[in-house]
Amino acid sequence: MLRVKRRYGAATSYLSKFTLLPQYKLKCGLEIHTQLNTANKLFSLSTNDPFHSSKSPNSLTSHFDIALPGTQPKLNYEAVLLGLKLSVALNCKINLNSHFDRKHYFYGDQPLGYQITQHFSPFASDGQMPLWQDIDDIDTKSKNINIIQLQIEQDTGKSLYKDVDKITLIDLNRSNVPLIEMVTEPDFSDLKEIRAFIKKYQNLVRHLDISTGDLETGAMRVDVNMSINEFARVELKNLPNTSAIMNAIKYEYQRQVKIIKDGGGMEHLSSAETRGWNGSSTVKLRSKETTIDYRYMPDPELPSISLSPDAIESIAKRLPPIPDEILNKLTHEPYNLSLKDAKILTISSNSQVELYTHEELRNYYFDTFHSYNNAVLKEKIGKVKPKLPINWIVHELLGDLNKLKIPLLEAKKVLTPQKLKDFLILIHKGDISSASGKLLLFHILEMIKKENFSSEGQLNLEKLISQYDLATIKAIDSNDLQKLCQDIITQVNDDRLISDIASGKRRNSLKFLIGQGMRYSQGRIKAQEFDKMFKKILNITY
Ligand SMILES: Nc1ncnc2c1ncn2[C@@H]1O[C@H](COP(=O)(O)OP(=O)(O)OP(=O)(O)O)[C@@H](O)[C@H]1O
Ligand SMILES: [Mg+2]
Ligand SMILES: [Mg+2]
Repeated sequence: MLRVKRRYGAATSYLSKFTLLPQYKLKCGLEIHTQLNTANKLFSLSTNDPFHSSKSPNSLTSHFDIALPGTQPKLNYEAVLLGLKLSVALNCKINLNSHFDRKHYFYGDQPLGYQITQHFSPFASDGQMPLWQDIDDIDTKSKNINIIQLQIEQDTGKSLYKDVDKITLIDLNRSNVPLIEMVTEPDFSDLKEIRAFIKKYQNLVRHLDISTGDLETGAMRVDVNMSINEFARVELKNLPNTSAIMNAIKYEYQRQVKIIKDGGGMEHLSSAETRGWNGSSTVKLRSKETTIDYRYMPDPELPSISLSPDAIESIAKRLPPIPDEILNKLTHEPYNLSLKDAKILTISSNSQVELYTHEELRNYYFDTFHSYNNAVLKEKIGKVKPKLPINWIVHELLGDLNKLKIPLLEAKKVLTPQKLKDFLILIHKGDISSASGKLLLFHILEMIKKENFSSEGQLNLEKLISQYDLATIKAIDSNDLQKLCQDIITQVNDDRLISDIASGKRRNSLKFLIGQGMRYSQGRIKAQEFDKMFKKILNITY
């Protein structure tokens, strides 16, 4: 165990110093397989739930999935619909007459003896995915990645190797689960572009709700094809997560550069090969000479997929705006969000978000923002503070929901955008301090969790503020404030510090005293009041 760890550590520290060398040009193309979240499998009526297998292997299988002789495939049109959504979002040309082909090979988890895929006439082709410097963090202003094609195909089953017993177990729950294989042109020349594309594609399939897009579970699988200076391409497979993908590319680049530098390019890099990743280096799986002849042939049992242009148009019309458009909207007038906050409302880093969808969160933000803006203008209470809604939603509310495990839609029944607007107006006017606001918001959510509040009408902000004595003290008695400040000075118990503050030697430490005041009054007395009072007591003239 220790040895494996050490080797891995050495490899990763070596990789972290990675740079691309200008005389060794990287060229890279991606093939990404994505499992579609249809209710049923691609060519049978079995339930499509490939992660069910941990509970009971081979329980989600029909006669066709296990390839009983005489069974025939029947296309599930839901997979076609999801494929269409993705193709339209990627700006592809959609093939009005695509069909299925058989790709023959023998493997235990492929009981038909062939995979049904689209080889000769794929579903969609010629798409694009633009990457932008500001949104996607690439080094050039923009970069367009061309998509060669999208094809619909079946997934295989899963093999479980039991070394000790020298047996292989087969689970066919995944067999015949619908996949989309998306193939890009070899347009990538930089690692940042590859990382950005994978993230963006993953987010797109989640956004369109066609797949969980998770790499860790295998719902999305990325194969990387790469070559240097026009030598043959090497295909990297079995890369389980983003760091494996990036590390495998770095390792493979350095391996190929060394071969070329040593003059071995013609000998070792003249024919394509497929390599895997063992956690610290790429390892050869097979070379082109040993590539199987797949004997592709059109599947005689499946009719072609015939689509009418109207169907495509109506899907295009119903497609939600793509994430780039949403980010653009959020970072411009009137919202003017930072890209970071806009991404929080748009992009899921993980599909396991159970408490809210990004669309729900965004709509909640939009409604609150407009409601707050209108109220400020209508009540004529100064200038709108445009960051107030986002700060409270993203930095406070989301944290509280996570802590208390309350779904946004539950919280929203009580804390409607209008109620949150009322709350923001109290903060806006200084009726409650931000510290009190935090306590109040958490308390409200706790009550929602305990089901003490179940509708908007039961939540009375004013009542809670007076019940818990949270209101900002606007007209504080000057004697009380003076006494509080004196007490703070006594408690600090550092004559030197106090005289340095008074003389101006340590001006910044005045803030420390004010901070103590804010703490004692829990933010209910404003900082300016303390500032004035300490200056008066200590005869400060600066
Ligand atoms: N010279 C090259 N350098 C790097 N990548 C390349 C080069 N030429 C082609 N590619 C990439 O290789 C990939 C080829 O994928 P494609 O699905 O067409 O074929 P395949 O890998 O032979 O088939 P399979 O689907 O069985 O793996 C594409 O992503 C393409 O961009
Ligand atoms: Mg391919
Ligand atoms: Mg390939």
